[in-house]
Amino acid sequence: MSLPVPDPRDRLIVALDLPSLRAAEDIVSKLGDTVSFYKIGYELGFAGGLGFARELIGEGKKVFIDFKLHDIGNTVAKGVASVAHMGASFLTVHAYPQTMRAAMEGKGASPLRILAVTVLTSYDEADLAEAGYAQGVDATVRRRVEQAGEIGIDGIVCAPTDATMVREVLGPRRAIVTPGVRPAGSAAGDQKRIATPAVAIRAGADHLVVGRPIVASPDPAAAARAVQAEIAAAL
Ligand SMILES: O=c1ccn([C@@H]2O[C@H](COP(=O)(O)O)[C@@H](O)[C@H]2O)c(=O)[nH]1
Repeated sequence: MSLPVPDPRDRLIVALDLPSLRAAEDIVSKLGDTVSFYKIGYELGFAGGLGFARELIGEGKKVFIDFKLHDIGNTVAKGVASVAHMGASFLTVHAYPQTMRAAMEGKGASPLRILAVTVLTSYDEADLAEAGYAQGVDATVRRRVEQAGEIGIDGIVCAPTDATMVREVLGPRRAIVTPGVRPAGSAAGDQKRIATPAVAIRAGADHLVVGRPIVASPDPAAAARAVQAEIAAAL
């Protein structure tokens, strides 16, 4: 059985990495019906963004809570249960076996999908070595995806440059979500393992997370439509 094909508009997830509710409301209003799926991470989340997430869900938008949970199992399971009650669609945890098991237990029968973050897209080989990992990026991602698959995780967050390998290891039934997406000509910023929207989709990504190239654009709706058009052409 394969993963249900996402609605084309749901393939683009806009990262609301913004400092205030006012800034987030402004971008969401500029994006209007163009964007159906938003990601809320540390910056907005710690500036009142969880209430805003509930509002977005109430207005029919999908919400991805990107807090990359990692703690003792009991704390992870109870935190995940709270996010499940909010009605969020996706939640990230780090891809450590104990954490992934606790998250899958905590979501219970809710439709919340737990995504395991493999190796952050801002990390290259040197960053991983500096953090004390003996294996390189490819081997670490592969091992984490194998373990996530054994645990029955709902999906994986990985770099678009890892997506082909992740799809091979994970099979067709679980979601692949890729940040580190950069339309041609846009600044990489702190991202190190990046690809264009077309490359990410052709590599097997189901959803692309795009933040700064859209929210820092002078015309966020036009930037979002351009990414959506590139996704549609690559499918
Ligand atoms: O490996 C990861 C996991 C999460 N992210 C998040 O995605 C967005 C990317 O934003 P850009 O502005 O498009 O770079 C951001 O919220 C990260 O926290 C990631 O980049 N890499």
